[in-house]
Amino acid sequence: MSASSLVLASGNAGKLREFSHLLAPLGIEPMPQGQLGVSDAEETGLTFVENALIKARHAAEVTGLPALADDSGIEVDALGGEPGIYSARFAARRQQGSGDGDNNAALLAALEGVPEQARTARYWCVLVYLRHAADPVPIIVQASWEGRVLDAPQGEGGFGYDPLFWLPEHGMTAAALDAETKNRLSHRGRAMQQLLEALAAQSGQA
Ligand SMILES: O=P(O)(O)OP(=O)(O)OP(=O)(O)OC[C@H]1O[C@@H](n2cnc3c(O)ncnc32)[C@H](O)[C@@H]1O
Ligand SMILES: [Mg+2]
Repeated sequence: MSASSLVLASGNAGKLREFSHLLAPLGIEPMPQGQLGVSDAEETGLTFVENALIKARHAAEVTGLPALADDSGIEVDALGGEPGIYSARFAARRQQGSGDGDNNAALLAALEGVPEQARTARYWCVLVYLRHAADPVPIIVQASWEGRVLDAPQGEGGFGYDPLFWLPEHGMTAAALDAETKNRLSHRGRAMQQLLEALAAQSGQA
């Protein structure tokens, strides 16, 4: 991954903030796709992997640059794994609005009456790195982060479902963690660690 030329295939401001912190120590300043005129790709896949590949390939195609994409979401056991790959579209698919606030409200409504012990959930993050749009050997890594869905939002940090994502061993939500701690523990932070190791191993082979 070179310091100057990497397009980040995401339009999510929360993800972009986390990626810029995760990559800063390496001297990499990824360019958000929006700044390069790349529109959001249509996420037609049925898995995080497929959607991350679609997003990375689209950004690489439009810009001609290496691309990094993240497809992520929350899997809630009491909902049979939903919203999963549809996490960003959870409220919209139920005609309950759009955006983080509406998604959180829709998740709370879907879990109404479900007791604390049964509200187990995990975040998933799949990262795809493509050297170019036709790269036949994408680097694909994934990580998860276990928690529980709280019954009311708590905390001001993070983004998305973080105000509802309770971490029993920390006694707070992901939105109450400081940014550095979230990056160290999170699905995204640990997937990024794996990606960097894979890239280092690859450059050792070259
Ligand atoms: O596709 P891009 O442009 O990257 O942006 P997006 O927000 O649509 O991203 P996804 O399609 O990957 O959907 C991810 C969903 O899961 C949520 N999510 C993912 N990681 C999260 C995290 O670390 N904290 C809170 N919510 C998260 C996020 O809010 C979205 O609703
Ligand atoms: Mg998306």
